[in-house]
Amino acid sequence: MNTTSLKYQTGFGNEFATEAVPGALPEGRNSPQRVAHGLYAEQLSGTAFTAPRHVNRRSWLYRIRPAAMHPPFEPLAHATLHNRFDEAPASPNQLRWGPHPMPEGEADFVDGLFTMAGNGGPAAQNGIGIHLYAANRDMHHRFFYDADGELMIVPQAGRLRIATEMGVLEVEPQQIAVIPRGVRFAVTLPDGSARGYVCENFGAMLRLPELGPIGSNGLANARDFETPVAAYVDEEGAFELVAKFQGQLWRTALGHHPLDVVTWHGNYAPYRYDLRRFNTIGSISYDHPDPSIFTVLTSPSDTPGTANMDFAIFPPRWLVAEDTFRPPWYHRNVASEYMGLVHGEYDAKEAGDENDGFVPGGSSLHNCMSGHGPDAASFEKASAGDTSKPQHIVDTMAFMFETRAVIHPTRQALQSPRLQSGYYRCWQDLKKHFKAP
Ligand SMILES: O=C(O)Cc1cc(O)ccc1O
Ligand SMILES: [Fe+2]
Repeated sequence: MNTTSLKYQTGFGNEFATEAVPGALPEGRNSPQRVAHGLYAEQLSGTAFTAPRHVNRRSWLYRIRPAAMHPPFEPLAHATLHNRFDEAPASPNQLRWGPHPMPEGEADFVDGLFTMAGNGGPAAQNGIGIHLYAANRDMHHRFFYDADGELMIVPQAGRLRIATEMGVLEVEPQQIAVIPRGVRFAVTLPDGSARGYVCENFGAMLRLPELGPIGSNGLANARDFETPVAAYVDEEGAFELVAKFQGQLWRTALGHHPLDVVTWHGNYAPYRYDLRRFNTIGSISYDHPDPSIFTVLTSPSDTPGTANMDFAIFPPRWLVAEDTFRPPWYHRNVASEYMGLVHGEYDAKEAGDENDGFVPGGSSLHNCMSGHGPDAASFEKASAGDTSKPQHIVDTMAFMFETRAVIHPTRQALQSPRLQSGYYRCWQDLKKHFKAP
């Protein structure tokens, strides 16, 4: 597999077609009696066969051996990755954590997953799992797939090279990768170590939000999404395949390399997106719009307009609204908000330090109806600023996983030494400004 210069196809949910061997892709049919070069045809569906056409996703893979060829899976223990979101009562408290540490021993991408919070689950096919990863070892002869949900990977430090059945993609901090449910992959670390966030989406596949009156362009533009071209490995040897299935890990051994897809076509495939390409839209008159204006991707629920999960970002941008309190307003939200910081500082919170601040690699959780907003220092600064002048917010990339259901922190997240027990204090110095007339 030549991965020195990776090639991508552009577009979101396109009918892609790609061949690592020219002429290998069947023409005019999916399942000819004999596929060229002795390949096996295999369909991988990501939506129900009968899902409406505009949301129907599936791909056809032409591979050296079908995915069915493996001995039985056996349970594989994992100390910190799970989908048990009922371990501890979810509290109405505002929660914040310092950055996740790099592993103490050796850990690859799968070993280094640590579940922070979540809701719903794979059985119900709704909700999300929120995990952190920290890795310092390549996945060597080891592959992973998640039958429970698609994986949105948000790197915070270090690049990831993700070799998948459908080709190889590379992401760095400020980019994201999405690996569809079921797609097998291995992660290697070009920088030797890496850390970041993972949203495991049990619900409907992520899609671009509707644009409504914004029109036909803006926010994340479809052409900026990149899907790898076909790449395969034809190798026999000892390989391990790890599956995540109904919240548990399972392992099996393979005598062949599982990334053996020579050519594929279809609209169910991994992709990456550079968050710096986001076309940020905001107020050019007054007031701070709802953060839905920052939605990159959304997983809809069965209720129109009420997402299972929205992925929103807070990228560099100009603030120009006049006579306006420009940072996020104080609010209580029916939805629940898990935030992370990829880079820089977030404009509603003083940076502080890892014990008492919102810093890159850290997380915060403001659940349904829990009051939050700018800390006291940010409030005083923004209330005093000159709003006749534009303000350039630079060097920042925060994000939010916003869900309709309450986000339950796991026991290990609540017991973590990174939990900042004094977080609530950031609002305690808000002064009483009211003067009775
Ligand atoms: O809580 C937060 O910082 C996220 C957020 C940002 C914003 O601009 C408006 C609402 C909101 O929840
Ligand atoms: Fe919020």
